Amino acid sequence: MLSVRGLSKTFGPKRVLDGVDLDLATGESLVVIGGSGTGKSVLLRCILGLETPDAGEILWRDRPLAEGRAEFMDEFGMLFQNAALFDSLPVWRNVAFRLLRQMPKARARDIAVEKLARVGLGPEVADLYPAELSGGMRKRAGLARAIAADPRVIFFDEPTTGLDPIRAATINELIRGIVDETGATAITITHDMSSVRAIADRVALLDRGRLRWQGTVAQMDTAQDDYLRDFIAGRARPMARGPALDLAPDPTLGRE
Ligand SMILES: Nc1ncnc2c1ncn2[C@@H]1O[C@H](COP(=O)(O)OP(=O)(O)OP(=O)(O)O)[C@@H](O)[C@H]1O
Repeated sequence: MLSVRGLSKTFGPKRVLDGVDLDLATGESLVVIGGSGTGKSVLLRCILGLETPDAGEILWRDRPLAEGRAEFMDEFGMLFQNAALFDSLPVWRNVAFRLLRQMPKARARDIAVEKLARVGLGPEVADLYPAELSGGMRKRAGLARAIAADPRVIFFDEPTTGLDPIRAATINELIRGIVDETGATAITITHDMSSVRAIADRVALLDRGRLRWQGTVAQMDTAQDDYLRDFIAGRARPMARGPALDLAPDPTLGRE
């Protein structure tokens, strides 16, 4: 359904994506993992058309995505990192944002309330403003917005960032439930291994702009790849260079 072929992207002297190939079947849930700065967001932005790749192509239903972008945009939903709700709009208008262009207000509101219920938020939340919600509720509202127009492909950008482990588990379960129920194709980018285990049919590890490893969660647990094993276990990599107290280590350090 969605294929990425030889995708490369450079910013100045920095090659961020270096020939990435990915294939997603209809209804499949792919989780892309990788350390900070390995190109996960740039990959997502290229698929969404927010960055122009230097080389390679993205195919949507076997056609170049660039040719069918309008159709693609009608069929995609996205949960943004930090939910990205409009502060000046009540929750229901955030959820119904796209629907309001397609149908009467009362119908759009009904669908928004229905989608809020699907993510565990009662009708009383519909008229609140985002500032009145907790972080977990904002995430849920963002999820309701992502599924409001019944998308066929959904992107989840760091869905559990900023949530405690219990709320993160709830969001992961909601995502998996929604993907199963709707049969939507899903791409999630995350560092959170609990999301990987809850959401993924298949896992892809990006490393320095390349797809280093991909497989199922079961294959991931027995894979021999050193970097993948350290990533799963949350083990520090030896620092090959750089300051001893670098709190944001260069992801390229310490790898063969
Ligand atoms: N518009 C841009 N201009 C210049 N450099 C950029 C731009 N966007 C991304 N980069 C660089 O590309 C690299 C990859 O960034 P990206 O945001 O994709 O990383 P990531 O894997 O999503 O990291 P994180 O997990 O921390 O969000 C980084 O070094 C970043 O500084």
